[in-house]
Amino acid sequence: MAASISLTQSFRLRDPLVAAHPFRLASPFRFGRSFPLSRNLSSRSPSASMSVQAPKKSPDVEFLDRRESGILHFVKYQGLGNDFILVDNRNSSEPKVTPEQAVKLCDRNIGVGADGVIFVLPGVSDTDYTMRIFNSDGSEPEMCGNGIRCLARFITELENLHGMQSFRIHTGAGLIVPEIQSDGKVKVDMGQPILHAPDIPTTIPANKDGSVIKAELVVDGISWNVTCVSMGNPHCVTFGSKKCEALHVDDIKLEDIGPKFEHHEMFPSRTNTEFVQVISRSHLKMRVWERGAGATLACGTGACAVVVAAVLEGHTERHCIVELPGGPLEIEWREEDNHVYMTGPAEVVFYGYVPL
Ligand SMILES: N[C@H](CCC[C@H](N)C(=O)O)C(=O)O
Repeated sequence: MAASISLTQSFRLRDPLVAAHPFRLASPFRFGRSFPLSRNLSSRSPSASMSVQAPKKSPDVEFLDRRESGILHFVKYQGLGNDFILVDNRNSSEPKVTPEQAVKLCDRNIGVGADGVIFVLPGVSDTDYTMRIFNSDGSEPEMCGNGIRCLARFITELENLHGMQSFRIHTGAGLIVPEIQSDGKVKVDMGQPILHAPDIPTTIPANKDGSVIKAELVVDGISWNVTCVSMGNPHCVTFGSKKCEALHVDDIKLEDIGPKFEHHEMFPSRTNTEFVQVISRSHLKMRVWERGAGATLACGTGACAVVVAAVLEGHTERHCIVELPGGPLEIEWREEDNHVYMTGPAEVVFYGYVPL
């Protein structure tokens, strides 16, 4: 005879426990509560009796107040698929989230899911704001190109600003100035590239002027040609190996080769690595394995480093379109001021709150 249990108690759909912890699975069964059970049991084994107790009543605190303490409000943004959790941290110079919490928040199964967490903090000296970022592995990089475009758009929301705006942002890479364009894209003065090997940093043997341009780097037994550039954060750019001078980036197995570059002994602070294919003298195609984040759909500082490396190796002019899996970035390494300019989108994905 089939065992059947029917419960006579209807359940609240919105359980405060679930609302405060949206990642906790909603279960219709509130164990710990006693219910009259009408059951028509014939079981092939002694029937299991289900005893449920009433849930502990939470203290008489306003539901919203209970929710607010320990809850992080955020806005999810993305720039060409490089996605970030943005946090309004204007009221404190200490990030609201620890690196360990950032790892959980960035997890795409048990968290919000992102390549990093970005904070808008108060400015210092003559800057409007400060940007700090934790990668999805919890490490803190100096700078993030796609991230600062998202940060600029986030600031316009926070401050209810409209139309063209520019901000002076203090970052680990120094002063960075993003400018909201009339079409909504963001143009960023990314500052000057750093080519001096010890400042990248890399221990790859350098040229007389201290730069590392089309130098040999052996990774996993293969001899690669690499050019190293810092945009505040380290980048190792390769257009090919001794065996294959011209890469077809769609053939690169990033998960295999990426970590071997990232953790190579010649990069004391690890490195971001860009694999580049030259399409024309103004069009590059790129794949990236990011330090502390792995394969991403786009890397803004990486695209800047790639154009600098391409000019230094003689592949392109100074103004290029860099094609990434997430879409194109416009990059110019301007001769007049030696600054690199990056232009691209930044979009809101959703608004949310999450228990910390
Ligand atoms: N993972 C990078 C930081 C983020 C860079 C990238 N997302 C960008 O858009 O520049 C690093 O550790 O240097």
